[in-house]
Amino acid sequence: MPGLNNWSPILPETVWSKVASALRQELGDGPYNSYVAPSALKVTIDGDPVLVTPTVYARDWFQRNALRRIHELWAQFDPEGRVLDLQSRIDYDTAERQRQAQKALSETLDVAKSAGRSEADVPLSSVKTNDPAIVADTGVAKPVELSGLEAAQAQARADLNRIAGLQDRLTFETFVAGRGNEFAYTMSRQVAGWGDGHFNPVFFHGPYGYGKTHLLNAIAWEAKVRRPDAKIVYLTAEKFTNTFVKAVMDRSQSVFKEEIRSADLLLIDDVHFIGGKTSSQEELFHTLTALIEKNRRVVFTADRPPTQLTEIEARLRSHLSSGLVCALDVADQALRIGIIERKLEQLSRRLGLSRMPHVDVLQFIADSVPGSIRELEGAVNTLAASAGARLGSLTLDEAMALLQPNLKVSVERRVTVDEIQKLTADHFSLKQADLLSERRTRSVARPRQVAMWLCKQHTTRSYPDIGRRFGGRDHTTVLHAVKKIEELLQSDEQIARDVEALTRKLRSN
Ligand SMILES: Nc1ncnc2c1ncn2[C@@H]1O[C@H](COP(=O)(O)OP(=O)(O)OP(=O)(O)O)[C@@H](O)[C@H]1O
Repeated sequence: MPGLNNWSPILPETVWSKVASALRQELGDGPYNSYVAPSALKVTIDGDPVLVTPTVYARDWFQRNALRRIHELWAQFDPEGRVLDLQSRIDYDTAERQRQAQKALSETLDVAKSAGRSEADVPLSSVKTNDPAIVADTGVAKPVELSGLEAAQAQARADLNRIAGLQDRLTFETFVAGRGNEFAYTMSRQVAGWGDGHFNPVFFHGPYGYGKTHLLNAIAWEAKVRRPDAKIVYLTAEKFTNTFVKAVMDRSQSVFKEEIRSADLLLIDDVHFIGGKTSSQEELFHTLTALIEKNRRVVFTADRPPTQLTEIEARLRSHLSSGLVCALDVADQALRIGIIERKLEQLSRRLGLSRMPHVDVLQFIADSVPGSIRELEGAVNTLAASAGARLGSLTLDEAMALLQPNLKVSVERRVTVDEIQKLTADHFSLKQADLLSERRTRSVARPRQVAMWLCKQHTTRSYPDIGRRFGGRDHTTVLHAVKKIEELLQSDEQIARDVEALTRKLRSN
């Protein structure tokens, strides 16, 4: 009989892989590829297993179609008797960040306690600056009543907000990470956690409206919660320049220098603004070298990488690039939908609604609102303001009608992939399931290619997205299909007639 020493727990991941392969058998490849494969098993910081779905829609699908069976299989394969939770990625990320923040704060409070201070003595903030608009200084201990994480966070936020003009809502909890900003997000968390200062300064760059200011604010909030006694300075490059120029005129440069150079963490937003301003650049250069020498953390944002900031003097440019340069890219479709989902969840909660708008509405906003996340947020706010309590039950047509006047491009009736598949299958006397199946005979493969081509023409879906909706196929298959049909349209009269007939039906629907 094995002794206790030989006992090793079965990992939740191992249990999940057994559950997943049983599900594949039971559900078949279509639902498995659409819902099970894109979901992931995660283990929370507290050790609890959670099945995380990429979207709220997928979570709802599990709840309706497979959750009971998953729980049965899980109980069968997990001798540890753990309970599997189900969450959408957004919910999971938010909850996990809160758990991590809570843990970090309790560690901070433990350190304070073991140093002989009570929770109520942990200093949160006090100001000693000549320009309170720019500096958050926590040098002098100011006892506050602290009744746990929320009180500490609220107090820290109130202090920083009053002093430094940070925005309350721009935190890690409200930031949605995904392709395009994942690395910037991870680095921001690392800076905010006062982790290894190997990369210093950190320089984030990217197009307007894709979350640079949001990340900088989030770093300030979290860094403050984790080290309440640290001096955090947050300012825009414009503020830096204006305050510096004013200090020169008032002959108070020494105060300005002292305030900025005594920061533990300096965050400067939109540093490109300093281009062409020689004396401010000189001052920033000396500030940066002084802080780096003392191993203080510095973070910048700009609309371009340092090498392209040609209006900034070469010496400063080179120092800006000397740590870590990290790009924020435009958001892909999945991230846009994630952000819309998060925003709608917040608004629905605020409006006291019990349900979210249908996934088609989310998809429509993501597809039809051009521009950055700022524009996307504007559209979601407009929709919520116009729909009010009806927000959760809006149909696609109602959402279109409400948003249409604000969209730059007029919104045509939206054709869906599902609709194209049904029409095409019908036209070729097939079933929709045939188009999603593995069958490769010409009589099925050609109509499938036609349907893929129609999707590319009449929807805004990407190649990978279309592939996923055709039984989880790869984007190269869709690419090939689109090329093939384009060739055949020139050479095969029958295909040309089929495509024309289908296009007419789609338009008249
Ligand atoms: N990943 C994200 N998750 C949630 N909200 C986001 C995300 N990215 C951007 N936003 C929101 O979009 C809006 C614009 O973002 P932000 O101001 O941070 O952009 P920026 O890159 O600093 O642009 P600019 O250079 O114009 O100031 C903000 O309201 C922000 O909260």
